[in-house]
Amino acid sequence: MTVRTRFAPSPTGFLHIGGARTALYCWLESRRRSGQFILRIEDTDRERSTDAAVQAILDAMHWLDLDADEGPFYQTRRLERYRQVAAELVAAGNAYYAYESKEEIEAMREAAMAKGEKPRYNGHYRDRNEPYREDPNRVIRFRNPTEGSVVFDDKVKGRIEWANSELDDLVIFRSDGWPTYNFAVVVDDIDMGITEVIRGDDHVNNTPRQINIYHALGAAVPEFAHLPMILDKEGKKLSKRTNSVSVMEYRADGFLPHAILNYLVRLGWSHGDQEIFSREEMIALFDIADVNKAASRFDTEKLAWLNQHYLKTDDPQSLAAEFEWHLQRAGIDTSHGPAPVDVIVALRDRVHTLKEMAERAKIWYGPIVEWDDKAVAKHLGNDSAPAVLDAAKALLAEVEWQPAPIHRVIEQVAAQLALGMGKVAQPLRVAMTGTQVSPSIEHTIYLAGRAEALRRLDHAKALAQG
Ligand SMILES: Nc1ncnc2c1ncn2[C@@H]1O[C@H](COP(=O)(O)OP(=O)(O)OP(=O)(O)O)[C@@H](O)[C@H]1O
Repeated sequence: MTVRTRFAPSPTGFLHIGGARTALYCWLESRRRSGQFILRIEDTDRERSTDAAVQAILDAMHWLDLDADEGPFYQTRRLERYRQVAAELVAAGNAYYAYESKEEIEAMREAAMAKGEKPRYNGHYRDRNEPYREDPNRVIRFRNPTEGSVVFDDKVKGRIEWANSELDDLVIFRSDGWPTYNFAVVVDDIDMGITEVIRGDDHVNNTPRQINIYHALGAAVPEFAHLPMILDKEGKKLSKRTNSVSVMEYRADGFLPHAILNYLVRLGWSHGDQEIFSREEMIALFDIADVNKAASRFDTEKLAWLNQHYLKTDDPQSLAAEFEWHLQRAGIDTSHGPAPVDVIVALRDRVHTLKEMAERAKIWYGPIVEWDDKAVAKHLGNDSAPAVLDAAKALLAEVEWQPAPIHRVIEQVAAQLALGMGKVAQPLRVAMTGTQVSPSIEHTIYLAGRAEALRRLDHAKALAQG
């Protein structure tokens, strides 16, 4: 049987790290087993769902490259189907119309609480076989079995058993004409042929109710895997409503999508003590059955470490498109100046994020706007600086414009003037950047381009004599 998993976010906000890990695990499980991955947007909460949130989720999934084989499907477009299945359940005696007002439901809740019991529906309409009628209070309730229990083997949590006596008759269609979460999910998972339901364990209490609906519909029950939650530093569940940031904010902060995926795969799963996983390795090695039972805490330091690892080791060309996105965001016009890939080569050992890289790249795409006065005084205001600038200019005017030959020019200048490398590199660095910190001097010069490098040397000479 082909394995089919689904990720089913509700578009009530952005995709956060917790949701993204669930999406990744669903995706990995389907990929490893040569199955299919389906994306479903659970947008029946009409008050909280927005088109902007749908778009934010799609953008994040696309950026993370968690490609779906089918979907996105939208629950709001399936209303007719839910109505039809609910009608079938009513016709078969597995669901019924109930007409209590809000006040009556509230009174039921209060009465139960007063007796120290769990608030639950008292079953008033369960056996009345009330026909359909126009009524603002009309709901459809599922006729949950009262005897026995629901048992399932969760792939992460192990065996779970719930007594049916604990479950009341849940509303499957609300008075506003929309299906409830637990009902729509089951109809969708059946219609979409989902074989593995992988979701956060915030849903585990829903599963026994859902299994009873599968049985009532005569459908095969899928496998379940409920993933422990990702918590924030204080130990609270990451949630888009309170304490999380969107995956796309990590993008804006300069993180790479595969660094995030690598971080997420390890947050709750391991393979020996391996930390670095390529996409292919993740697919080959991941198994939902090996996911930890305990919740995990989100830790940005480790994410930053992974990000830097990938910045340092990836083919720079493969990072260029993402880096250009950051250059644009930083307001940098790349129509003049170095090829972004060359900037990556020069800076990748020195930064943790692409955002930082874009900030530091500014000096090669426009004039130097800030001069570090102390650096100017120290490195351009000394006796040897004018000669260094002159000698460098003469040789740089002719040299093949590549970092290695430029490096040889600097050595030559040092030899000619009998100066140490520092005495040569520092004035050149200040000339090129206005500061005394920059990547290797040959890259710093190379990235300026010959014409601009020579212009900057002239300008520095004027400052040196100034
Ligand atoms: N902190 C979390 N850790 C792990 N998984 C999570 C976390 N939060 C949500 N999920 C899972 O991500 C999937 C999508 O979640 P969904 O879009 O319904 O919103 P949500 O993030 O749970 O909502 P909210 O943030 O409003 O609590 C679900 O399977 C859910 O269980």
